[in-house]
Amino acid sequence: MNAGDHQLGIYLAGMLEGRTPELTTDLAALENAARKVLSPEALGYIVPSAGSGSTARANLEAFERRRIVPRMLRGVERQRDLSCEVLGTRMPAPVLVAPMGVQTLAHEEGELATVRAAAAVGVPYVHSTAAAHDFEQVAAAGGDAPRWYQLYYPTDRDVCVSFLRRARATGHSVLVVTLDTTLLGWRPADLDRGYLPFLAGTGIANYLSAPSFAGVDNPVTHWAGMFPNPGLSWDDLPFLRDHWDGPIVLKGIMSTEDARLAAEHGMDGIVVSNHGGRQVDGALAALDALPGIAEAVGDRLTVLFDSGVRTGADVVKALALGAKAVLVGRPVLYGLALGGQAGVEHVLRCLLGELDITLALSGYSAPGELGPGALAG
Ligand SMILES: Cc1cc2nc3c(=O)[nH]c(=O)nc-3n(C[C@H](O)[C@H](O)[C@H](O)COP(=O)(O)O)c2cc1C
Ligand SMILES: O=C(O)C(=O)c1ccccc1
Repeated sequence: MNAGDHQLGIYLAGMLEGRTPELTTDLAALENAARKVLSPEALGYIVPSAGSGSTARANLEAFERRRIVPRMLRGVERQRDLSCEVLGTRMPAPVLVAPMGVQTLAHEEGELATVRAAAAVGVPYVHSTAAAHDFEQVAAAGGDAPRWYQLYYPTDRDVCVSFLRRARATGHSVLVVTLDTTLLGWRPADLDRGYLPFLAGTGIANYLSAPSFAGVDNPVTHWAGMFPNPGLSWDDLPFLRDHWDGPIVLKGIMSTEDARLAAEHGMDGIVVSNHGGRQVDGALAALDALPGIAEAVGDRLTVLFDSGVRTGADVVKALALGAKAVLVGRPVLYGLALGGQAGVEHVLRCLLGELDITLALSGYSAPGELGPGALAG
């Protein structure tokens, strides 16, 4: 997308044409609209968080608490360029689609609709190990647009290597290793309903075509033997280096100590994230962890961020606190539920448009100009 595409007027005219009223441009309000169309199981899996939801609320509250200080008369460019390069990937703005599994819960086309929408806007798509469509299907739908791959490090090393090989062969350029979900968090909405998508066979598409799954009687039981991996340690990272020749990013870093360890282990990047509050209820807000981590390691590796990004202003705040780019999670699934591919495109275009306008009105021509001084306090 060119910056000119989201110049007010021109941009809004394009966006409003044919748009269903549920697809509001108030991105923070999308959740309520999506709640009305999601099935009870999908709603229970996607929207709530771990435990009492206190970390998920803290994520949003941390964004609410930080305030932008708009600056005037700074000669902001009329045609702004938000594009950037992150770990060798060009993107129209510092925004990626977060890895999310089981997207067919939100819409029958699931990941295929999302990757097509991401490709249409040019926003990188991160393919989840727990996707309902496999590497090959997602790559065929996404074409040449940028894609990264998110690994759930399985207990079975042959399966791990087969994932890395297929990810490379299907054009994924960066490996994102998720560390905070070696077990699923305590999620009352799912527990009370007795529902998990995997037990119904959804979200194991990548596994089904892996070698050790050939001929097994019960793939779900086989999956259950290799997904939980709480024994994972820093010593397991060199194995990934041996089998992946591109950048490696660790997702789920929440402490400066772990951020330093990531740098010492030669990682290329981290995602400061608490998994949208879906794992450790009671964990600190991801945005509150960000500035200390960026300060400690920002010059040694690429610091990315997710958890609680809902609006363009939120993107500004995360960038100001040291993130090079942000990943957006649930809002993408809300767009998917409300309008399939068009719904996801809507969400991404709105997010980029609102980011652009918020930046400009705050006195900045490009995301790289932001720093802690852009925020109050
Ligand atoms: C339904 C759903 C499925 C998810 N699946 C994965 C996954 O497979 N791998 C992963 O690393 N993170 C997964 N996540 C976490 C996201 O990547 C991201 O960290 C989180 O959604 C960010 O918070 P937000 O939803 O507040 O934007 C999932 C999140 C949701 C809502
Ligand atoms: O639900 C999640 O947050 C998640 O990360 C996940 C884990 C395993 C399979 C699918 C999604």
